[in-house]
Amino acid sequence: MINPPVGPGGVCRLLTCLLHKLESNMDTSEDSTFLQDMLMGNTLHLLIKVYDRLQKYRDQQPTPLLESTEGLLQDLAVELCSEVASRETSELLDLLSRPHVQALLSVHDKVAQKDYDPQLPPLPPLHDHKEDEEDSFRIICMVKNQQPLGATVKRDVSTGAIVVARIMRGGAADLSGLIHEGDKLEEVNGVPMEDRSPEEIIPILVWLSLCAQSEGTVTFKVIPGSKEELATKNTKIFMRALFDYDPKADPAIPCKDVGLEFRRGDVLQIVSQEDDTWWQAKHQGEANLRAGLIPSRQLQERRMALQRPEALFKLPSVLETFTGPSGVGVTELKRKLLLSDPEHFSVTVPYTTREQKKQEKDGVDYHFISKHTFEKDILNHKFLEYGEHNGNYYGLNIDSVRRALEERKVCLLDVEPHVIEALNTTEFKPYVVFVKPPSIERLKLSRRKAKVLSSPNEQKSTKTFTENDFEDMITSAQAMESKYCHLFDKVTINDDLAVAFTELRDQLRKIETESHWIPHAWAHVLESNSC
Ligand SMILES: Nc1ncnc2c1ncn2[C@@H]1O[C@H](COP(=O)(O)OP(=O)(O)OP(=O)(O)O)[C@@H](O)[C@H]1O
Repeated sequence: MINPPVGPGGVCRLLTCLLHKLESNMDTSEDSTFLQDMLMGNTLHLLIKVYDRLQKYRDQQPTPLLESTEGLLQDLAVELCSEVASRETSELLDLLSRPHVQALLSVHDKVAQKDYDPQLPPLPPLHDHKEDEEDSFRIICMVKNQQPLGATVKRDVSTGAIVVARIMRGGAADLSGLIHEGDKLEEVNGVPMEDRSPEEIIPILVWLSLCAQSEGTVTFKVIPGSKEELATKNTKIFMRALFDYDPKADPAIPCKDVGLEFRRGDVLQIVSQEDDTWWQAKHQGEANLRAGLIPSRQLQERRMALQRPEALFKLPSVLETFTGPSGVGVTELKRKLLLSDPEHFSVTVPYTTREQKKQEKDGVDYHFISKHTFEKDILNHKFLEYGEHNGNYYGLNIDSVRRALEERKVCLLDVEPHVIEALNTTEFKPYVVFVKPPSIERLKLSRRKAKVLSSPNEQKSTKTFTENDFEDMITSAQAMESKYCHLFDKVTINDDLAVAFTELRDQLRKIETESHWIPHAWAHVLESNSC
């Protein structure tokens, strides 16, 4: 038996004491972790703090000067509006209308009126139903708490009834445990749902989700559905978004208010894949328990497939001659990184069949190999990239990537996007940075003095960038991004060189020191390597 500690902070101490006493009776460490998480959670402790504070004032019995601030606010607003408009009055009016101030005043009123418990309306009369039918329906009264209800409804085509189509995980309806998918909605706040025409369903849907955002209660009369209730699984599937999604701009989503907005690169926890078309997800690490609707993988793939002809139509020549935004500054950024820490970074040594010059060292400037060996390696798919210049081959051999990695340094590789696919394996686990040009105006400014090769065949002659070069660079970057963006871990805009370099260096440091998201398949290899 635990005697409840009294005085300020009593509940907190009671919880710690409880946890301590229960620990000895716990069978598994899982139980212990669960209790620990629950009792030591931030939300619970904040609530307890509020409770303690309220207890303190209850003991002191202070009398509120005002029980309701509503009237005071209205009088003040009228008075301020009648004043000659000044910066201060409009600022004060703006402050008073802000949601946080409104919420604070609402809490003041609740405390002043000691209005802590929700007032539930009386249950509706049951006169429409016969005795033996009484068990077949359920009256559910929910107190609204500024949260959307977290449910979508649809019209059953065969019966015409309005049924609950989907319950959002962690939403008000889900947490109540009282409303389930498949339940037939007979009435909402006394308004019968029966015999509604399809045109009337949409406003009901909107009303259902909106009404739960105001305060008060909402009463549902439901006939439990025959569909078996699926156990709410707290699945731990994480996915990184490869596209931006705005539910408000999606005409197909069943209810825009329950959609989850996300940006490319966000990590989402998928909490339900039960529906083929609409999954439920949350942003990773988000404290909010409520999930939102996102298009399922199948739906998104179907959408992408439908979009593809349009993309091909827009960029036909670019897709054929895909070479990358030449001149964007990849070599320059790579050079700066290497110089910043040569002990930490390394680059690969290219292979060639040309003659070795006097001052050159084999394995340092190039790997000099015979034409026969080079061609044999081409056939053995050893070259990630290769080309011919003045009758000699030059190329990036996969063995030179392996050698660079054996040095236990971070290998900086500059490749065409299609090569990333070949490198995207558990062996190499690349971190892919896409260097993107800024706007044409910024290019004109920042590259005023920059020099590029006049043509790939004239190694020595250089020229300044032309407007056409900038346009090609931007078009090419757009084509690369639309085709390969799913392979990029980071997109760096190379506007100011020093800024781009610092951003990149900091990001590379971060991925080496902090944990970050990697494809599922790589995780297995890392786990088995660390066993
Ligand atoms: N942010 C920048 N501001 C000004 N000049 C830049 C910037 N980034 C790169 N440059 C200059 O632009 C020129 C081209 O850069 P760089 O050779 O690095 O491009 P690249 O992407 O490697 O091109 P390629 O793939 O054709 O070799 C160089 O003269 C470089 O110094």
